[in-house]
Amino acid sequence: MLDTSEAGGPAVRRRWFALLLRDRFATAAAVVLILVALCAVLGPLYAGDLATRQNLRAPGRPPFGLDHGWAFVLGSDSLGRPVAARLLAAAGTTLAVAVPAVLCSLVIGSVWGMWAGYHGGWRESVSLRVADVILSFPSLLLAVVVLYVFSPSAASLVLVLAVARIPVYLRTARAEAAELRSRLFMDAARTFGTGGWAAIRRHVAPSVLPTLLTVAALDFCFVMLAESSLSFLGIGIQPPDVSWGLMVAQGRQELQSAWWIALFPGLAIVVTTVSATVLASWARLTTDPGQRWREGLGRRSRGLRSDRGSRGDRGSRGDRRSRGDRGRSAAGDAATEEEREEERSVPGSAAGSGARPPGEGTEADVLVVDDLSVDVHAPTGPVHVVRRVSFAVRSGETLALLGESGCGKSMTAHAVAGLLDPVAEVVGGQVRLDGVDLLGLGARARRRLAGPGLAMVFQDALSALNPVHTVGAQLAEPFRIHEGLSRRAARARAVELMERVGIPEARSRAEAYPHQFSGGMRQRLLIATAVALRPKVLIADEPTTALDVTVQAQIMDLLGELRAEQRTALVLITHDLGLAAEHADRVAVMYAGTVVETGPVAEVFGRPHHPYTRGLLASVPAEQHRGARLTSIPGSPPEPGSVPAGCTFRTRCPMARERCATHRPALTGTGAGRAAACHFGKELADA
Ligand SMILES: Nc1ncnc2c1ncn2[C@@H]1O[C@H](COP(=O)(O)OP(=O)(O)OP(=O)(O)O)[C@@H](O)[C@H]1O
Repeated sequence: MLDTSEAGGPAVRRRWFALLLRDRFATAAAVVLILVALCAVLGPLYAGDLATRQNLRAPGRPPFGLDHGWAFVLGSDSLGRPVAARLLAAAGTTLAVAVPAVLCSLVIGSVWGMWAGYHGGWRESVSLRVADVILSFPSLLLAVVVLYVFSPSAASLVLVLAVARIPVYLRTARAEAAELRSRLFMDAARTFGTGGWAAIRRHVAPSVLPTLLTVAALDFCFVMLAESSLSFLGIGIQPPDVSWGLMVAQGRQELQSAWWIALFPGLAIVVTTVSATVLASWARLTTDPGQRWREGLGRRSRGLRSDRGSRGDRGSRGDRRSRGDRGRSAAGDAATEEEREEERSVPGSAAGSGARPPGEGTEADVLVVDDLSVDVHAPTGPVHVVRRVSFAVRSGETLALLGESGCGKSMTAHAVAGLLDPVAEVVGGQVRLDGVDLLGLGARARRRLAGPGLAMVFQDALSALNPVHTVGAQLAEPFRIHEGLSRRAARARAVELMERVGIPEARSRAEAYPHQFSGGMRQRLLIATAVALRPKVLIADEPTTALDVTVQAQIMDLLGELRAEQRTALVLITHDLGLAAEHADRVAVMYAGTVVETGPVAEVFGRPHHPYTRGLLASVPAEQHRGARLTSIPGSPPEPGSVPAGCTFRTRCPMARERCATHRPALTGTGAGRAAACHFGKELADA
């Protein structure tokens, strides 16, 4: 599939043509298919009634004799009709059945399958059952029944064959779309409001269609053979019309005495099918973004390649990975020292650029999470992974959600952003964005709010960017969806955005693919997509974990600058206390799915009111620990399914008493703007 950015225009067609000429097999296949198409159109005119004229005085004339004119060069059949003339006449009939049948089943099956796979749930189940029902009938038997009921004609043949093949495309498209549904770049697109058909068209179709094209090429052969069987049974193409399949079927009976009658139409079917398959494989390989980089297809890739040629071929590294692998591999894998150097010199990213606002805004809270609870539906029953979590954040403020791995930070963020897995469900609480309860909104209203309302930056930027689209096309998507800009105008905004987040040579690099960027650059691109619509709230889920310290600082500074510029409320999810200390205004410390302490970062870190926060701080290497042994919290957080009764932290707590085993402490105020969920919170506050 051509990327939308490059579709159309004589220049693109010329590039495709040049690429085709480079591949000998693909060129030969294209020539064969063009010849077949010409035969199909001109053959019947040229052959005239030669194809049907019987000559019973000269039946079964052998091939390769030129004494009786060109029409008999491939011999004649048992009724004396010239095989060459019949082949030409049959090309039109064969393609008139096979091409529409394959196209109809391809279009209907693919669209249906992508829709079912993308949405999942009942749509997927019902679609699969329908496909099962169609597949459970042997397709030829189904065709025989239908064609006996309706009068046999080319049109009814097309209809029957198309219906019989729809499930093949439906199942293939569904499987691929269902796999894509869970990919991070789909979540990323949902966060700025891409949903329904737009998501299918932009994100699912480009990945799924190359596979479907290959299936279609193979199906071409099946359809031609099915047509021949039906014609042989007398319910397909009706004499005096003739198709290649019908010629094979008729010649089969005389294979011993007159082999040429079946052989030449058989060869025509094989050569046409093989050519279609070769061309489909070529198209598939050529449209793979990694392959396109190597081949130099794309407006700017040639320029990019020459710019970067001296640095070693990063493009070929991308080629070695499959499309899926590129989507899943770790974000930081591509950064070379040179790229990092490039990032260090990015304008506006110097450490300590002073962009962080004081976080003491007078505005009301823009995001309020109130008593939010999330369950995961396990085979053994619901498991509470987030329990009654509450926090709020104001415009221009940064709130850090802290805690060990598995304590529910990401689950909370996904619930807030409406990106929970199907196995998880919000079972209580509210999420209010500017007073609007997000959880009560329908899918359409929620999509309208996504992007300008609440956006998200993910940890793994490579997975969160779609590997089959150029970054320019991806950055343009929010503008096209929410502001209805034309492709050109949206592209211009995308380039501006890339410049804003410090991507050098933004105009040319907008035509590159995600795998052609370093980890730090990809994270910048992801941030650019998230802030494109100036969201009121930005959730950054461990945005720097996979990056080295220098790039980490640049990314945090960039987030700080954008937050200050756009007055965005930032929810920073991290387990890095240093990062929170440096960049957050307030913190909410989570343990076993619930908030155990919250307050201004300096106060909480200076004098924690919960033993868990204390334990976390004591386990971080710091100046005051020099020469002393670092302490760590004994044990590990409980699994969500086996949280102890009473205080969830008591099994690891040095202060645990009897009461902790029986009473679960609520989050209660322990000072100005502070709260802790500990029976001894006040004690710790006053100590
Ligand atoms: N799709 C899922 N199915 C079942 N359980 C899940 C799923 N996703 C998360 N969990 C469970 O929910 C709990 C909270 O997970 P979550 O990812 O929110 O933790 P986290 O604090 O963000 O951890 P990390 O810092 O490692 O990302 C964990 O116990 C995890 O095993």
